[in-house]
Amino acid sequence: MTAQAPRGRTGQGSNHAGAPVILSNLPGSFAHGVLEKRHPALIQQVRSAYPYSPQQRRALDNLLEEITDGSITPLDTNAFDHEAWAAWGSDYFGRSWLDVPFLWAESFFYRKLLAATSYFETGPWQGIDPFAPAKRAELHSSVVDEELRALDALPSRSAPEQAEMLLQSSLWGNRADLGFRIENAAPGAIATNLVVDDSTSLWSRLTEVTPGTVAVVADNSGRELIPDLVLIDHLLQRGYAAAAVLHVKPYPYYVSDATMSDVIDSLRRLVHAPGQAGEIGRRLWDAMGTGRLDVRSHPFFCAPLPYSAMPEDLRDEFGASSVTIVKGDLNYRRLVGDRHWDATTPYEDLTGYFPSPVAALRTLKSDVIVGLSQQQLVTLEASNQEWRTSGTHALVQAPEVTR
Ligand SMILES: O=P(O)(O)OC[C@@]1(O)O[C@H](CO)[C@@H](O)[C@@H]1O
Repeated sequence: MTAQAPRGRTGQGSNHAGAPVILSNLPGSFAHGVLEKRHPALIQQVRSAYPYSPQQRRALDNLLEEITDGSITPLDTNAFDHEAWAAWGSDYFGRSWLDVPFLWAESFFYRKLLAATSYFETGPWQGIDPFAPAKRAELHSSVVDEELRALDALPSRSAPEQAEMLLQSSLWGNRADLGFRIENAAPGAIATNLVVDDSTSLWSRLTEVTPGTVAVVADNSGRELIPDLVLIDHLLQRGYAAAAVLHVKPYPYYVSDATMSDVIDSLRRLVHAPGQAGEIGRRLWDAMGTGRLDVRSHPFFCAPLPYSAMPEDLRDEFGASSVTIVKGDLNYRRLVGDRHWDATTPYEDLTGYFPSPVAALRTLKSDVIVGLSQQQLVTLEASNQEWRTSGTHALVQAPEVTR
């Protein structure tokens, strides 16, 4: 297996010029906190998740030392993607983790964590997801039992109500992010704060043309992926989509990001559930068997680059879909560019390069935000809440449909 760096070493297309790239070297900033607190805590969590060998433990300790006191070192030259990372990181090796783009530093951290746990090495640990114990515990929790049972109420609702409920649950499912919960152990009250709600535009898109292929770029597994799958079932069942493609990560990433094996685990969870959940699970299982639901995982989904730098083959795939729904915070950062944008920059201005109409469903968990009105921004800034990063606020952004 080899990996090549997509064009553009730092991947910043022309649409992404103009605002400063987010770095992590500002004490007190969200990005600084992720590198200073979240990453070391994650290493400890992974270290205690498995009976790793002395060599793996040493590698994890070395990584901890590197991210706290050292400078960035490249991957081993025998790593399958060494060349791609050598190109993406050529300006960054030897520097402090805090001084390079936040998106790059986070992505490389997760890649190095996999290297330390021998994830790609031929041998007994190959393919063992370091985050699987946490993902499994969540998937088999009683909270998920309750969420699955709640689906039994669906048939008593009208079709438009069902559509709206399922969209909302896919959106708020994004709060269930295991990396985020490392620092926010007790997520506060369920929030209802939608800072932008373009769901009408999204539904218009989905109904305006003959049903095509809807692409969903997944984010977290478990409590986010299940509502995503339920939404996909609804789109297929109700004729909003003739087919669906679910894009997942090719390997474990950002703690709970969904991989193919997480899709299978979630589907099995649905299939074995009673009531509506079981029916939905069996329909999705069949849809995979007939190709109406296709799951794909392009290497670009783990690249430290914005979507404006996507390679040609992925561009063609998205270009073939009637609508692409992009889930979560990290995907949002990559969609609009991980920069200190003026929050009133129009969403369409930054996403016009995308090869299909693209909708973002995201709870706000990092500094990036665009598409707000000036008035809204003033109100939010005056609210004294950490509205950009605490996951209490959310958005549905989609390009306006002009007839
Ligand atoms: O993409 P997701 O799962 O919604 O969120 C990912 C996240 O927890 O990780 C990043 C910081 O590590 C932030 O962008 C965000 O808070």
